[in-house]
Amino acid sequence: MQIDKTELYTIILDNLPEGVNVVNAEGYLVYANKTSAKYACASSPAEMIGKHITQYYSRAALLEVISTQKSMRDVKITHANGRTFITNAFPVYFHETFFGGVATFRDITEIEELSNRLESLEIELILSQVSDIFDVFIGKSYSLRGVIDKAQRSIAAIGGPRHSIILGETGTGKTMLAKAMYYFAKKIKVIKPDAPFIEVNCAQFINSDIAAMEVFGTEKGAYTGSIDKPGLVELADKGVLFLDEAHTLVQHQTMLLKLIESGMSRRVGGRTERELDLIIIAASSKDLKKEFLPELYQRLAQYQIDIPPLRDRSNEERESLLNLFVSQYMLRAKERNSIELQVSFTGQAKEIILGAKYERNIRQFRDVVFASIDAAAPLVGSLPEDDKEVIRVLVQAIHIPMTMVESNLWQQQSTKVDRDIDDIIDAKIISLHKTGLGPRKIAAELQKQGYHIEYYRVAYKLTKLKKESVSSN
Ligand SMILES: Nc1ncnc2c1ncn2[C@@H]1O[C@H](COP(=O)(O)OP(=O)(O)OP(=O)(O)O)[C@@H](O)[C@H]1O
Repeated sequence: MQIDKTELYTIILDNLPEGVNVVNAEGYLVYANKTSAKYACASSPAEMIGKHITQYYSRAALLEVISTQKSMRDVKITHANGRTFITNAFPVYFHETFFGGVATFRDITEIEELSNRLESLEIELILSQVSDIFDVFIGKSYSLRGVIDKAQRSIAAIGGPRHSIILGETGTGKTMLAKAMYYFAKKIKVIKPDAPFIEVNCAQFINSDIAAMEVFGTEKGAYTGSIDKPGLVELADKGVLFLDEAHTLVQHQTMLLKLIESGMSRRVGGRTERELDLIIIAASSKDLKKEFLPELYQRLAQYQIDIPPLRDRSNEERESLLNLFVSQYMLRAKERNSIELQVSFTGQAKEIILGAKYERNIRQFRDVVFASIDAAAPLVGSLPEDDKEVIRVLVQAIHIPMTMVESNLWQQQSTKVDRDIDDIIDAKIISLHKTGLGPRKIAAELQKQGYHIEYYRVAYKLTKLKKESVSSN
């Protein structure tokens, strides 16, 4: 049988559990497999070909790859649609000429969800063990002073506890704060010791009708096959309802408003109303003033608590966070493997970790600290079993996973010479373009001057430079 190799490769690539994308040097898709189309909610790979990668993957690693021509390994990226992928991306050379990039990626949104749940349980464990609940917050007396003051006031108000909004970027500590408010409410006896804390990630529901049924419950006969089912609001009665990613509630804000205004709730399809007494804490990474109905926002805004991102916190606070996560790591090593670790950092490693940008804030900072110690520490099986010695671990710059600290660090790492040459080429491209030359002619002209740069890289640079000049105007 004659085998058509192209067809065979297409079948193989389409059946991979990972998504695969290939782009040219300008970021336009020249190939996408079926998994990628499924992840991107495209009707088929064919629909995607010829379109710019950002149309489907807002923060594609390939953009970085075609700009730096460097590989990226195991980068965690969350796109605008909220899905998170682990991505590997590499530059592609065709007949020794830079062509573009290829990326393979796997959807880890559900795994992330699970690990967030675990993290949530860990926070609970810590909070349930301390006597002064807010002491566990690094920054309690500095960047979070106002935050903690407002959180306490909302719970301890003389007229009774208030509902509130917590706003902040991902990983800034919204869940931790909501849980602390719940433990605080128990401590000052605003709620009973066995009061519930019900956490709902409003973004997890496939559509808003399902969200409404889960949050407000259903009554038998509401629709074919419906049953009597209490909503999460009922389960949170006499306790705290934590609505995470509350901006995704969209269509059911009136039901929430009614509950907040009158303390009454009605199940979907129900006729009777139930009186509920609960504290609602709505959290979001979006500005709820723009997302919520004005009446709903007004009701909650009296206690709007804004948590600052990590980049707005001082170096001292970052250092305290670093110490906290190092002690957590050492404690785990002791509890799990009975290993006594002593972790320290070289000056350079510390400088890089403290100075990097963390889009996912404290969570990412913690992950980077843990991964760096992982890379510097010996593996469990490599130590003699009866070793009772303290193991000293020195974290150096080489142990820091550069792909986890986002692109800013690679840029810092690229040599000054590289950057100077890039600047010279950019300037030359602009001046040649001003004389009316297109990408091919510019590339030929640069070749004559001793700078080898492919025409599609010139085209990409021109688009990038144009974009930069538009955004700076
Ligand atoms: N001030 C702080 N001090 C110590 N640890 C903190 C602080 N703020 C956050 N953390 C830790 O950072 C991690 C992320 O916090 P948390 O889950 O509360 O963030 P979040 O804003 O709810 O994130 P998301 O929006 O993604 O749900 C947790 O492990 C938490 O314990």
